[in-house]
Amino acid sequence: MTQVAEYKADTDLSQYRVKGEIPVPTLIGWLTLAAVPLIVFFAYRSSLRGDPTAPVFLVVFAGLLAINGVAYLISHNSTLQRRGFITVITALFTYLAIQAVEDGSAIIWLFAYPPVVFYISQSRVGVIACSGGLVGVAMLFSPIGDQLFDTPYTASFRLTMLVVFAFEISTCYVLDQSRRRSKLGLLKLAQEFEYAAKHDTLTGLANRREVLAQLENEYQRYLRNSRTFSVLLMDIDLFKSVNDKHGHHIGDEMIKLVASTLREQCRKVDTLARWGGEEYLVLLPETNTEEAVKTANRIREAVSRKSVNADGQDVAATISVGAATIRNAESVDRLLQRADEGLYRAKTLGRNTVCDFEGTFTD
Ligand SMILES: Nc1nc2c(ncn2[C@@H]2O[C@H](COP(=O)(O)OP(=O)(O)OP(=O)(O)O)[C@@H](O)[C@H]2O)c(=O)[nH]1
Repeated sequence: MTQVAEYKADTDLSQYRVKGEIPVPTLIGWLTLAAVPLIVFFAYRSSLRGDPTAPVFLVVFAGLLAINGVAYLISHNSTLQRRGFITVITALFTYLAIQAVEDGSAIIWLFAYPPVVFYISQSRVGVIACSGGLVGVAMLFSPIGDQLFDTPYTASFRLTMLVVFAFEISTCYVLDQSRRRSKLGLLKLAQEFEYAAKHDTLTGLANRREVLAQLENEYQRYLRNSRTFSVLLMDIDLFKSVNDKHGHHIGDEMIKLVASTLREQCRKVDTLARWGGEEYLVLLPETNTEEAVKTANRIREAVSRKSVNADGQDVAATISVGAATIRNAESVDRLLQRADEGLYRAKTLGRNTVCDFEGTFTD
């Protein structure tokens, strides 16, 4: 029976892709490719100015980013790639701010931090990293920062930088939340479409297309490993008269009743499907004829013990079942044909019966 994955608001959405979205590892790859030569360029500029330490630090940062990129290409570990990238750029931006690289103008690169961090990590990580960045900049601009570091930032620059940085972080947070909510909505919609494409609306059982796909999978396994499987084709007896006497609403209730009985009586590995109007197909993997007939009779008996209430009157339900087990090199079509012949036989033998196309198996 198909399980539907649940997307929750706090799920790490980066593991699910929506068409058109840039995958996080790809984005980090491109950012790394752009950042490495840029950092080397600024290292070169610093060396021209005779700065003794900045070129070394910048080349080390470029090297770490490159190593992180190569490590991902080898390991394909995207979590490690993301964490490595965030760690290196956080250290790099901290260095640019406190060392006032490029006469202090390099601190402007901090504005690249919030959109990147919010995009590539979970919302919570984005909030923590960006708030940390804001507090860090505030500390740097405070009298404590002035005691620790020799920076050229003017008072008005400090004020503007702090306000604009806080504004940018808030904007990135709001846009990121909106992006995550839309993505969640799209994923849920895709999930609903997928469910609707594979299930019958009235009963929630698999539909004909889905069970045919499962049958094909099971058939391929049979061809590869000789894993026997069986099918049960079932039909509610004299269903037309239920509709005629009690109305379609009661007929629908009976269709649902048989579906819920199938759920009660079958294993999780079985595929339960609504094959047509009041017909069902059950696919039983790794099941021989004897076990299939046993299951069919168990279902048949369980259904016969149930009834639908129509204006105070109990309307009993019975089903007829045709059973067939895959054999030799027969096709899926032939298997279904044999199950159908069994069902026809069960109907002609008086209904509420299990048959294959050769014999009757009522207990
Ligand atoms: N209520 C309801 N009726 C349906 C649905 N799908 C098909 N039917 C009805 O199911 C009936 C099937 O009747 P028949 O094929 O003649 O078979 P039967 O009366 O069950 O007779 P036997 O199969 O010979 O026992 C038809 O009257 C269809 O209109 C449905 O979704 N809901």
